[in-house]
Order: sequence, then structure tokens, then C-alpha cells
Amino acid sequence: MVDQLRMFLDRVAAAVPPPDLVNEITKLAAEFNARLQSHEVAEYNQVAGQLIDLPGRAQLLTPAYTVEELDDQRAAGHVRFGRHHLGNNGAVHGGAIPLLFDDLLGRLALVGGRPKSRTAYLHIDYRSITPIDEDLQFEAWFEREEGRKRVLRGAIRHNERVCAEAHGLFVALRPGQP
Ligand SMILES: CCCCCCCCCC(=O)SCCNC(=O)CCNC(=O)[C@H](O)C(C)(C)COP(=O)(O)OP(=O)(O)OC[C@H]1O[C@@H](n2cnc3c(N)ncnc32)[C@H](O)[C@@H]1OP(=O)(O)O
Repeated sequence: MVDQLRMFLDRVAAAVPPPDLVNEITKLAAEFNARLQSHEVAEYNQVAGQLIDLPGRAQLLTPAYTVEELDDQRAAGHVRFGRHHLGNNGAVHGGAIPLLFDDLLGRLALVGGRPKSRTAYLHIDYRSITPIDEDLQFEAWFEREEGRKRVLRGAIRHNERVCAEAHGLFVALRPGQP
């Protein structure tokens, strides 16, 4: 379902459909919304965002990224941004790139039985355009850990070209901290 929804968002962004089709799809979407509404659950029971083996954890906000290598210091894999994430002129929107890094670095910050943490800051350097509709490689790694502070870095590449780099601080939560 999430794969189809991701594709739907890409299609909506790309299409200029005739009015009849817009009306038809609007009715279908309203029907889907109504059917799902009766199955809503509390945050801690939802599965979207919890399906760690699916691209982007089945979290629609996040680009569909796949982790292929993971240990307690480093993660690597690939991501493909679609038309939904287009900024302009073939380049990914500058706001979509931190989404990937926040999720990826935040996920790595948890690995190895570490307690939950939250992003204190996330700095992005946009080194060159990040293209949509291309397979891109990413890497994330620990720079250092000091008490509750975890400093991580990441990069997205299109083949040999660096598209963006990230530098983030994640702070481990104290018991009871939201
Ligand atoms: C499998 C599932 C994977 C899921 C991955 C998803 C990851 C998504 C992660 C997120 O996006 S979380 C949402 C975005 N972040 C937030 O909403 C965080 C909001 N901010 C806070 O909750 C608090 O500010 C925070 C927990 C980050 C820190 O507050 P605390 O009161 O716990 O920490 P404190 O102020 O005691 O600072 C602890 C240390 O961190 C340092 N620090 C905190 N914020 C800093 C900052 N912004 N810049 C530099 N240093 C900072 C602080 O100086 C101090 O350093 P020292 O120990 O050396 O003195």
C-alpha cells in the first residue's frame, strides 16, 4: 500500500489529468480515506514508520531509502527521490534532503542498544544538485559519542559526485523525557 501511495504522489506531481479524471480520482481518494478512518489507532499501535525492513520504514514523509549495510558505527544503502520530491529543474527539493538525513542518522544513533535520542541540530551542506529519478548512494557514520551526545555525519552521492553532506547532534533522552 505504501509503495502504491508513494507512486501515487509521484504521479500526482507529474500529471496534468483531464477534469473528468480529476473528479474520478478525487472520489476514489475520498473513499479510501473514509475506509481507513475507521481503522485509526493510537500512535504507539500504528505500523507506518515501524516497518523497519521496508523502504523508508513505510513512513510516507520520508523518501524511500533502503539500508544495505548496518553496524553500530555505520550505515550505507541507496535512495531514490521521485517527482513528489522535486524542487525544480530536476533537482530534489532542499527540504526533502534533511528528511532523509534526520531519519537515517537518527536510526543509526539507536543501533547497538543505545537509548532513544532526539535531533538537537542537523546541518546540511548542499554540495551539488541531488537528482530525482536516479539511484543515489548514501552513507552515515558516527563521528564521536560523549555521554548523552552522539555526533553523526552522512553523505549522499550520485556515483562519484557528492550531492549533500550532513552533520548532526543527537542527544540521548533522559528517562521520562518526551
Ligand atoms: C527505528 C526508528 C528510527 C527513527 C529515526 C527517526 C529519527 C528522528 C529524530 C527526530 O527528528 S527527533 C525530532 C526533532 N528533534 C526535537 O524535537 C528535539 C527538541 N529538543 C529537545 O528535545 C532537547 O533540546 C534535546 C533532547 C535535544 C536536548 O535537551 P536536554 O535538556 O535533554 O539536553 P541538555 O540541554 O541537558 O544538553 C545535553 C548536552 O547536549 C548539548 N546540546 C543540546 N542541544 C544542543 C544544540 N542544539 N547544539 C549544541 N549542543 C547541544 C548541551 O550543550 C549538553 O552538552 P554538555 O553535556 O556537553 O553540557
